[in-house]
Amino acid sequence: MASFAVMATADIWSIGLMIAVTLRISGLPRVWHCRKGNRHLQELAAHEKYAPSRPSRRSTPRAPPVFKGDEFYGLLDGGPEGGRSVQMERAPDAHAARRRVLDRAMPARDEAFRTINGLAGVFTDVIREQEGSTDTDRGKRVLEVDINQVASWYGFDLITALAFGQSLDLLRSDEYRWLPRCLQDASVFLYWAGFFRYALDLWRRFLGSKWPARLGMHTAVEAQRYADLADSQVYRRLDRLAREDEEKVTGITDAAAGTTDDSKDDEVGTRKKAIKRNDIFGHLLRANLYSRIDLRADSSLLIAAGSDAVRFTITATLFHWTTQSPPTSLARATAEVRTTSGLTPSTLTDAAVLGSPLRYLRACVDEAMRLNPPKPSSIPREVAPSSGMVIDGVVAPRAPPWPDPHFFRPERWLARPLDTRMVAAFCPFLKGPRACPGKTVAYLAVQLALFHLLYAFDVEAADEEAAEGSGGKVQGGRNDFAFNDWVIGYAQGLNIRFKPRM
Ligand code: HEM
Repeated sequence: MASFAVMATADIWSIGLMIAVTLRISGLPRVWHCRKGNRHLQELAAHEKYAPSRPSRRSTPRAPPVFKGDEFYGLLDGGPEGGRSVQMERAPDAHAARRRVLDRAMPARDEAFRTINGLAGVFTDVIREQEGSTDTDRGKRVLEVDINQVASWYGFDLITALAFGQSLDLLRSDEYRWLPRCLQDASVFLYWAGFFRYALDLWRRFLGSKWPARLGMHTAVEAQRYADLADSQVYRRLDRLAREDEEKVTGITDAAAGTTDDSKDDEVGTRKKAIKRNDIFGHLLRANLYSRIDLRADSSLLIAAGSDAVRFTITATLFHWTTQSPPTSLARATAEVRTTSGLTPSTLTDAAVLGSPLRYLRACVDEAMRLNPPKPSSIPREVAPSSGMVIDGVVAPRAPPWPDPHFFRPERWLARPLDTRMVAAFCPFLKGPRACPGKTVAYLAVQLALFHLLYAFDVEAADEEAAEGSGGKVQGGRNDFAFNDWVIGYAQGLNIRFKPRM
């Protein structure tokens, strides 16, 4: 009897061991967490569990078996025909060659400013038009808005205006309002399926077939739908190309400018003119350097890269402003926007937005991105021993190079001299040759949206739930912005109260 018990225990133990080894080798737990969108939290937990006491490489989570810049992204960018976007070019030379073309196609700073400033005005108008209640104390209108939603419309409008010269106009019309959710679902598919490294080709063929619909695999169906949208944008742009060459202007819908009749309103007329700019695909198509399927892959990349990270950063900044207690950062940013900068929506310029007049606003945006990187999916990593570690000849300290790392403190970015280690450790846009080419556009987009919002409205958290509910968690004075990671961060609705000032 005793020997039976020993044998049974040994069997259970060895089965457990086999399961553990299989899970470790297959990487299935990682895929599971990717599907759930909490892989970043698992890594943080592993970091907190192992790093302080065990300075060993063995104690670190296994590095993901995927080089993200390669075929991984093909599941989203490549489409069924297997196009290659710029970020899929693995060879440094091939990547650098495409980056040179893309960097030249990016809008000049002042052009980007004019387009985005027009859309930031529409963003504010759309919030102003929401149905609201009346504040019984002060008699002001109160508009309670899911900022995630409106900011995502803004994000898609601005990237499609810049990339194709014609915004999809989600702010004004509901025709394409399915797109943010579609991209989110497609990103879920990319993120978990992409970690089956050896099945990527198979997945791609699967996406090119009717099987996702037959099997009812919603995220894969949405990945197909997103690829179709990215294709259609390139074809629409091509259709307009010849006409535009004759007219020497790029097209723009009236609705994207905020009206169908610009004679009504001079300000809107100016906006409309401002949105008529040269666009990224106009440039890429004229350069005629790549195959259509590669251009379609770049279309998919640009729409995804340029929209949701902007939405996420606007939302994260508003979350920290409205949940900080007391809301000193919001008060200081509001004062800068309305008075100390000396700026108004009509005197704004690109230099002012990106320069010292709005330095506190910029510090808030950087602080929100430091705490909540919009593209958090980490590259392979190791946890440093307590003494730090040397990477490529540079000493990386184990402790974060700033005090109170978990707290929202925009002031840390204004201290002079600025701690160079802090600047070095801050890289929401990545660093090096694969760093984000849209960084300037991104800062313009986020800061302009926030400027217009603070100028037009008094802003506050909608209710306790904004802090404690799906939007995030407040713990001991420390505000955690809760989000899922599916390549880009996705937070669930965050309601903000806007009270129009005029
Ligand atoms: C707050 C906003 C943004 C953040 C935080 C951000 C961050 C990043 C990061 C971290 C990467 C590298 C991703 C990786 O290799 O896995 C990246 C790549 C990229 N981003 Fe952004 N981005 C933002 C906005 C934009 C905008 C507005 C555009 C377009 C106008 C854009 C275009 C791109 C492109 C094309 C790449 C691929 C570059 C390459 O592989 O060479 N991004 N971005």
